[in-house]
Amino acid sequence: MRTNKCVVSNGGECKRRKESKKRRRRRNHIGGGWKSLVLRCSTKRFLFSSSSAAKLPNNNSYITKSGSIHGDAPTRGPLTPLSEEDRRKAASLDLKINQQSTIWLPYGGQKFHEVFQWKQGRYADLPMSKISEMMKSNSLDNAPTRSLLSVVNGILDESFERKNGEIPHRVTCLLRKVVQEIERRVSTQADHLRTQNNLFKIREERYQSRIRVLQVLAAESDKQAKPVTNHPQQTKVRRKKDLSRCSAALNCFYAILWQASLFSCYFPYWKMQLPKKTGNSKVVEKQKVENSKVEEKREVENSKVVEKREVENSKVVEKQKVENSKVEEKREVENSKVVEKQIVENSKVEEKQKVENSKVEEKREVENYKVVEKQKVENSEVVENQKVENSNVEEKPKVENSEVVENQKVENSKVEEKPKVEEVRDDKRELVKETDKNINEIASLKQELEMAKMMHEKRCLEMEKETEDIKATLQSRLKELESLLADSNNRVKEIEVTHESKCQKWNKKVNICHNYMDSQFSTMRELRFTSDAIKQELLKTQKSYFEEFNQLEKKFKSLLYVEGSYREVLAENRKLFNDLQDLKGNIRVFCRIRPFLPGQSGNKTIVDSIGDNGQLVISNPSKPGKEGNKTFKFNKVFGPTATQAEVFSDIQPFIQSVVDGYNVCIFAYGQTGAGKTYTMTGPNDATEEEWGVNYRSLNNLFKISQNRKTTTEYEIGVQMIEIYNDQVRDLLAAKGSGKKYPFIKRVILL
Ligand SMILES: Nc1ncnc2c1ncn2[C@@H]1O[C@H](COP(=O)(O)OP(=O)(O)OP(=O)(O)O)[C@@H](O)[C@H]1O
Repeated sequence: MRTNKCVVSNGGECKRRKESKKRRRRRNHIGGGWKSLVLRCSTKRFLFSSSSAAKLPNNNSYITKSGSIHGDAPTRGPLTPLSEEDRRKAASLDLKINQQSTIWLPYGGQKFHEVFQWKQGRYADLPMSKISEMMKSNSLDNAPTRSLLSVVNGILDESFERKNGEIPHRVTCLLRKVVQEIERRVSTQADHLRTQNNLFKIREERYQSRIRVLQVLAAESDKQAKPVTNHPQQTKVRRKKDLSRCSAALNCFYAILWQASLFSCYFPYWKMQLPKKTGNSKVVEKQKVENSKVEEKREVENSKVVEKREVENSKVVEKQKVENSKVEEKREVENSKVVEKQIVENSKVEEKQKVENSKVEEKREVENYKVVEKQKVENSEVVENQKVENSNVEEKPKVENSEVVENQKVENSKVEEKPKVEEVRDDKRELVKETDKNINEIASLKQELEMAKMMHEKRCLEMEKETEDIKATLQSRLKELESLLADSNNRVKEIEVTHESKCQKWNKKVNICHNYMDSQFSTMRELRFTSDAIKQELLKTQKSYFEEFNQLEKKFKSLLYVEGSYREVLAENRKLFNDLQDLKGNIRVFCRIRPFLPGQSGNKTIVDSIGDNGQLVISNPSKPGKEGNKTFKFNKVFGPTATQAEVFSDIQPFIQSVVDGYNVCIFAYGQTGAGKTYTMTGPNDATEEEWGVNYRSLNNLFKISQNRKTTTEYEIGVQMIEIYNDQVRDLLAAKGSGKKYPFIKRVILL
């Protein structure tokens, strides 16, 4: 019988292809496909494994989902139960499926991505099981696109290579399925690309707006960073203001960075959105739709968050501006107040100083006046004293009386003037004290003034230093911000460039895909035409197959009837045969004459004649008379030239009787070297022709039991015993007990 199993390998391809072509022709034109399958079923060729194959009862053929029957054995993967649909399909084809027999589907637990792995050999030579497995929706969903494209290319290359362009139907189906899957994937990819493009544009616009805001903020901060006054409070306020602006700018920048991070996060997410390989295409599409919804939702949320942030940022900026303007106004008011206060204080100090100075001057004048007065008084006293003394000297005698009078007068005047001088002296002392006090106060005031001046100068220097530091930090901040702005600008440009290049690439890819799809569609159309033609042919073949099947059913029924009658005849025959054996006699004795052995050729034989009726005449010339000639009667006598087959031909009927239930014993008897072993077993290293009775009997037993296998089951055993010197021994027994009779019954089943 012909084996239909295709082994995919490089060697012997042409031969196989020719064979497959022949097979196809036979199947298509003669309707021999079913015949050959039937033959395969009968010869136990096993099934082609298929995605859904039902095992037929009493043979090992399988029905696929499409209804065709295959005869190759499943080679790998666990089997899964057949669905109700498959059973119905099989039933519609009038094929009986045994409900109790196990029905399985192959490849239940195989990894799907392995199905589309790179293969060697041709697609036309692929078994149906492999193709149907590839056509499974799960396998197609899970297969990488590259594998699908390689499958399509492989099939098309093969079809081009073939001169007549003939492609098997199953390969056409596979191609159609694979192309449909590719088409679906390309369309989903195109949709994704479109949505991604739109998202890119939206994000880019947002990003641009953020940059504009950042630039405006940076410009404002630049303006604010201009030289400040030396006033400590003003610098403090300005510093605060600058810092708040910087923080606002930074906040805004962080917001943009956050946006940028969202943008950068978007790429992996987008990558994740590429079609996933899940179990079911519907589930995949559903998931895609859900993913796109989630993405859109996220987009909306993101845009909302961004807008909210924008609003918040703008609010913060405005608030900051308002606060800054308020602070500025406040600061100006405070400055004016401080200036006024200082002016007032200065004027006060000046007035105070003027008052003090005038006081000091007055005091000094008073003191001077007092000193001058004192000197005058002293001088007048001295002059008067001198005058008095002179007058006294001149007018001493004269005016001794008058002296007394005058002395009295002077004394009186002195007494009168004394309290006045004392008063002046007291005033003088007070004035001196006051001047001293004033001088001390002036000195302390001067010192305080100098100290205040010193402090003021020191403070001014410190403030200048602080302002310079703040200026430096602000400038560094500004530079940082500028560098960040430049970086962000560069990044934006880079992103723009990459985005453009990606867009171009995707557009190219989309164009390529469209072109490829167009070419595939044209080939698909051709393939559809051919597949339609093949379908028509298949329908014709199916019709003829049904007709043939009906005829075969009729023939089969008639054969069943014939078989029944044949069995009856056979039983009768057997009965007659065994009756004949009985009539021939239950015990039969055959005589076999051994030929001379090598080296005995010179000896003379005593066999005189061998009769056809089993008569053997022996003549011994050494014995006289009747003693010299003796006649023996046997059932049959085999001469020295008789072969082993001839001897067994007379024993064979007993073997058939054994199978029919009769007990038979065959044994050889004779003197040593007579040829018992030769007859029963055969010589050492015997060929099939030299086999003895034992071998031939067993062989015959097996053949008969095999022929009757369908009706009767036989159990064949063997026991070997030896009778030697009146002792029966079991030749198959091991050394020790049980070897001699009565031994334990030992039968070896064959
Ligand atoms: N029909 C025959 N044709 C050719 N050679 C034979 C034939 N019969 C016996 N011989 C040969 O004769 C020799 C003796 O035969 P065999 O051993 O069978 O005798 P035997 O009766 O079994 O002897 P024993 O009783 O001693 O075992 C063997 O060499 C065997 O090959």
